This record gives sequence, structure tokens and C-alpha cells, in this order.
Amino acid sequence: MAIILVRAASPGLSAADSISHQGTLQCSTLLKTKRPAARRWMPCSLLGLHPWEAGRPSPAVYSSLAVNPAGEAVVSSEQKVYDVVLKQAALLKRQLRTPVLDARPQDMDMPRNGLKEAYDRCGEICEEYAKTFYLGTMLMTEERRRAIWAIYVWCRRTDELVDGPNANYITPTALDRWEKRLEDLFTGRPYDMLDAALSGTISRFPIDIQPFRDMIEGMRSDLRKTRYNNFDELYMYCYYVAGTVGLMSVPVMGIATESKATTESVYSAALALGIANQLTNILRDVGEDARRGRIYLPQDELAQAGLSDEDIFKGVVTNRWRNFMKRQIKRARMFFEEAERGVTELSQASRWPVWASLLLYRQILDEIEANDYNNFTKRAYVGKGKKLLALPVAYGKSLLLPCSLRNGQT
Ligand SMILES: CC(C)=CCC/C(C)=C/CC/C(C)=C/CC/C(C)=C/[C@@H]1[C@@H](COP(=O)(O)OP(=O)(O)O)[C@]1(C)CC/C=C(\C)CC/C=C(\C)CCC=C(C)C
Ligand SMILES: [Mn+2]
Repeated sequence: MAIILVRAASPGLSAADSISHQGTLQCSTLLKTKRPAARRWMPCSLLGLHPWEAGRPSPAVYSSLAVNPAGEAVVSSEQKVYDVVLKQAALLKRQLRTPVLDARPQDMDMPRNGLKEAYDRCGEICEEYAKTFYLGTMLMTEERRRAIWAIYVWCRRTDELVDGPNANYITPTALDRWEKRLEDLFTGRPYDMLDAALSGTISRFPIDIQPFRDMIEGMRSDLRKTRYNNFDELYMYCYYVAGTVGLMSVPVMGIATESKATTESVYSAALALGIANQLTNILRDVGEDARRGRIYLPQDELAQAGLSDEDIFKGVVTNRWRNFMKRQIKRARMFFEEAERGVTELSQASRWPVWASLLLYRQILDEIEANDYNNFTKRAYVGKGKKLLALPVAYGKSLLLPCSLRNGQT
């Protein structure tokens, strides 16, 4: 059995997370590297319109069926993911009615101070890799903040498996081992200190394993797939690698007690924020991903715009490219808009970091425009000044009443 031990030059982690034994995948390097960019296409072909152009209805209103090239009706990715949203929302509602904290093993055999150290380490990693977001978490209650750090670190480590410096050595079997390790930590047998922080977190919050499994599935898909035929395929990928983060986070962030929104609608918004972030990430990184042989943009939309893989490899900004990009940006913004309604429904102290991350990530789209759509050789980057300005704006927005109280139920 292969042992994958990656660390040494890692500025992120220390001895505690480097324990390795046969057959267990070790992922202790958290070097700042880039994930290949990602994508999605809306299965509304049956309606004859693009939802992001016509005003995006709630997922339940979308056609649940898409048509495959053979003309057969198939369940769309959007519908499949919406089923996950419904399941997660139902679980949350059920678990909030049961005494969760008593029903689950506490702290999973970790000594109290060991767990504190584990959470602190997660906080340090989070601070190192996502400074602004880390600052935002400081407004949350201590328990929530630690939980978000633990989730962040698990996601970051998972992402690093396929996106980090050792990505070339990662095989589907290694991901299977990572998933086994996930199952172990969910049943109170964490493998290392950072896993223990997540074990502690799931013992305190009603978090389900499915979004975590699905993120690993996204990493599997990254290993085997370098093209996406249409937005439906891209949507699924975005759900796997980023929508899942939204679903993991809601049970920790909590819904405002005064909110009148349904749990499903809050989960849908969280999903939308993950999708919006990932679409933005993909649009920012077109050139970088192409240099790694990856094109996440929907192939059918490229063809409709008169563009090919070759055009992307050449990396010349033409009017065709500008027009294509305008539509992609418009779609990403629609997902941000959908997410906005949900942020207001979160518990008050959770809203600020989420608003901050939404505003900051969305600004990357403005920067792509400001670069005249040259995302081949220019990285869209939000400057320090704009970043700083987003923080008070986000704070102001976090004070607003939930949308469901302003406009009736969402
Ligand atoms: C407050 C807040 C934002 C909480 C989420 C914190 C958290 C657990 C983040 C984990 C992020 C992570 C490491 C995901 C792994 C996969 C990945 C890297 C996805 C990309 C993130 C951007 O990272 P970066 O720019 O560093 O990308 P590179 O790896 O360098 O390419 C993603 C684009 C997706 C991240 C997705 C989110 C942060 C989802 C946000 C949604 C919520 C927090 C739900 C909010 C709730 C409502 C109701 C709106
Ligand atoms: Mn990455």
C-alpha cells in the first residue's frame, strides 16, 4: 500500500499533523497553489431560455429534466443537487428538534486541551490561507468560529490533494483512503489532530457527512476530467467542490431566530454562493487552467460563440471572447444575487464574514471586466484598498433585517 507523506516545506502545518501510517493518506502540505478553474450550464433548454438571462427562478421551478445528445430526457444536475439540498434541510430540521449535543459522543476521546490545540491550529491555518475570512470569523461566537475553522481546514486539505504540489501522486485509491478517514472521523475515530477538530465539530453541530463525501467526489472528477460538455456538467462539478462548502457551513452558522425563511431556501442560497464562487474562480483562472490542460468552460457554449479550445490555448482577447465572457460573468452574478437573499437569514454574527466573502469574491468579476476580459495572462485581483472597503460595507449589510421579514416569506 502506498504511503503518501507530504510536508517538509509546508508553511502551514506542524508536527502534529504529520503522523502517518501505512494505508492512510497523509495530507499535511498546505502550500498556496491554484485549483484548475471550474463551470456550469443551466438545464433550461426545455424552456427555450437561459435562466440567467431571464431572471433566475427558484430551483423547484426549473425544469427537472434536461435532454441528452440522443434526445432522451435525463434528470438534470440542478435537480440532483436540489434533492441533496432538500435532504440536508430535512436533516437539519430533524436534528434541531433532538438533543444533538447529548446524543453524540463528546470530543471523540480527545483530551480537552488536545482538542483546544487542534482548533487553535485550524485557526492558524485559516489565518494563514484566508486572512480576510479569518478576520470575519472573529465576529462569530467562539464555538462557531472554531467549527468553521475545522471545516475550512478539512476542505483546504481535500482541495490540496488534487491541487497542491503533490497532486501528481494522487490516485483514486488515495482519495478512497481519504474518504475512509472521513468516515472514521465521523464515527469518533479521528486520525490526526486536524481531523479531531472536525470530529469535535460534528459532535456539536448537526452536520451531515454527505457534502463532505461529495467534495471528495469532486476531487475524483478533477482527476479524470479536463473538459465539460455543457453547463449541466459544470454545475455538478461546482456543486461538488464549492456548493458542498455552503451546505457544510449552514448548520454551524445557524439561521436567525427571527427569520421566516424556510430551511430549504437558506440551504439553496448557501449552495448558490458556493456555485457563484466557483464560477468566478473558473473565470478568473482560464489562462492558468489552460496551461494545465484544463478547460472548465462549457464546450457547447464555446462552440456557440464560435470559439474552440485552440482559441483558449492561444489566449488572444477578441470580440468573440469578450461577448462570451460577458455571458459567463452575467451568470455568475445571478448566483451571487440568489445567495444574497440567504445571507440575510443567517444568525446575526455569521452574516458579516459571509457578506464579506460574497462582496470580495464578486469583485473579482468586476476586475475581469476592468482587465478587458484578459483572463488568459492577467490575473484579476482585488486590491487591498477595495478589500478593506468591503469590510465596513459587509458589516453594514449584516445589520439589515432578514429578507424574509422585509418581503414576507422567501
Ligand atoms: C464564512 C465563510 C465564507 C465560510 C466558509 C468557510 C469554508 C469552510 C471555506 C472552505 C473553502 C475551501 C478551502 C474549499 C475547498 C475547495 C475550493 C478551494 C473552492 C474554492 C474556494 C476559493 O478558494 P481560493 O480562491 O483560495 O481558490 P483556489 O484553491 O486558490 O483556486 C472556492 C471558490 C469555493 C469556496 C466556497 C465557499 C466559501 C462557499 C461559501 C458559502 C457559504 C459559507 C454559505 C453561506 C450561507 C448562505 C446562506 C449564503
Ligand atoms: Mn485550490
